Amino acid sequence: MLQRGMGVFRRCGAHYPAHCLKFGRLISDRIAKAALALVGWLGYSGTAMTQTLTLRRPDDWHLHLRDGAMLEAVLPETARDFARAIIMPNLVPPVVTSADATSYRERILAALPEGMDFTPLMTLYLTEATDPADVIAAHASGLISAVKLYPAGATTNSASGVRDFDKVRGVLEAMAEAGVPLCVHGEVTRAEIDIFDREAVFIEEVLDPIRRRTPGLRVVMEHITTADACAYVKESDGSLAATITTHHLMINRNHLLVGGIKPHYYCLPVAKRESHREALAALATSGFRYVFLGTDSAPHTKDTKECACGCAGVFSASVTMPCLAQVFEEAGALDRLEGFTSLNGPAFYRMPVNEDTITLTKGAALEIPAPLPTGDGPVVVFDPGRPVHWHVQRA
Ligand SMILES: NC(=O)N[C@@H](CC(=O)O)C(=O)O
Ligand SMILES: [Zn+2]
Ligand SMILES: [Zn+2]
Repeated sequence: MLQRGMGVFRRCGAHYPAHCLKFGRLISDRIAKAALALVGWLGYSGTAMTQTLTLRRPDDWHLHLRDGAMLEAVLPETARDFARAIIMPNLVPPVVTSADATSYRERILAALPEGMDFTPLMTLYLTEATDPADVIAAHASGLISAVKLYPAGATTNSASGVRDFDKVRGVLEAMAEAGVPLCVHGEVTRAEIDIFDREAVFIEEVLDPIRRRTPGLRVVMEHITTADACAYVKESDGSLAATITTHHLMINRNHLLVGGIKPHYYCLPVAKRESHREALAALATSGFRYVFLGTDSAPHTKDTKECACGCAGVFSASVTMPCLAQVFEEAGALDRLEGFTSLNGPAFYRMPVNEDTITLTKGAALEIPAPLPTGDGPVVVFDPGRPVHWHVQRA
């Protein structure tokens, strides 16, 4: 077992190949160590070469679990790999008060299959009528971990969101003082703003002014999709972070639109051009500590995606860890995957890291699971459309 950074890289066999050890003795200690670290990536199991990667168990800092039959079906897909997740409050009706969050949390825990270990981190949906005292008390008691800001009309189930940002000023000031993180769906909704520009315009017109006006407010820019957002978060003084989804690291708008429209790649914010995807991948794999995984895994039934006015949302929970290992491997940054999935998020949310681990194994191409059956209808699982060679090792 070799340690590298906080990650643990394991090989399968009991011994390193003899020629590598001999080589190691011939050169300086430091080079020998580096050589062995490299060998650690490649273990031998019989004649078949396998590569394994053990990480602290990851968390998902942006997840939609829905409710009822859908919740029951999708929850195990996340709980299998992830220890905790920030649970989005955009139910119909939304999770607005601490009483709503308490009962939603109970429904999630009741839906968790026995033997699965998973902690839902609850959020409140910010409205123009949100009571600051309720938010602060809910955070102080540990019931909620963040408050979610949806500009009204920006995305799925956002009709109760904020229209007039001045009306939430008092809540944001109270949150800044108490250190309650604000998760933001960062898109303007004005009809004249092109959908591909909505995130960049939001940063300039809404987010930056709010942050300047509310010093100390801790903000997570959710599911960023542009080089503009990458550049903005890179300036973080510690009060700003960003999440990136699995799918935005793997697809661009050509994947969505060229050769026929692919409804299962449609989400909001919509995927942008390739140069933006490259900026996201560069940031995610860079080791930058204010960026972490938020899958935005958002289940919609197949029929509500494959229709004349399809819903926005990509369901990626079942395949996220293999997909991310593929992306990080291609970037030569497997040693930074753990920071992105398991360390940076807890650091920003001021929570302990998970003590248990998961192991990923490299092998044959991953078979994308068949649509997940739910009581509401099947949900299609994200398929990046290219081979993913990683698998989560199941006990
Ligand atoms: N991302 C999406 O396209 N959809 C999300 C809402 C959201 O996170 O914006 C959903 O709830 O379906
Ligand atoms: Zn969103
Ligand atoms: Zn979302």
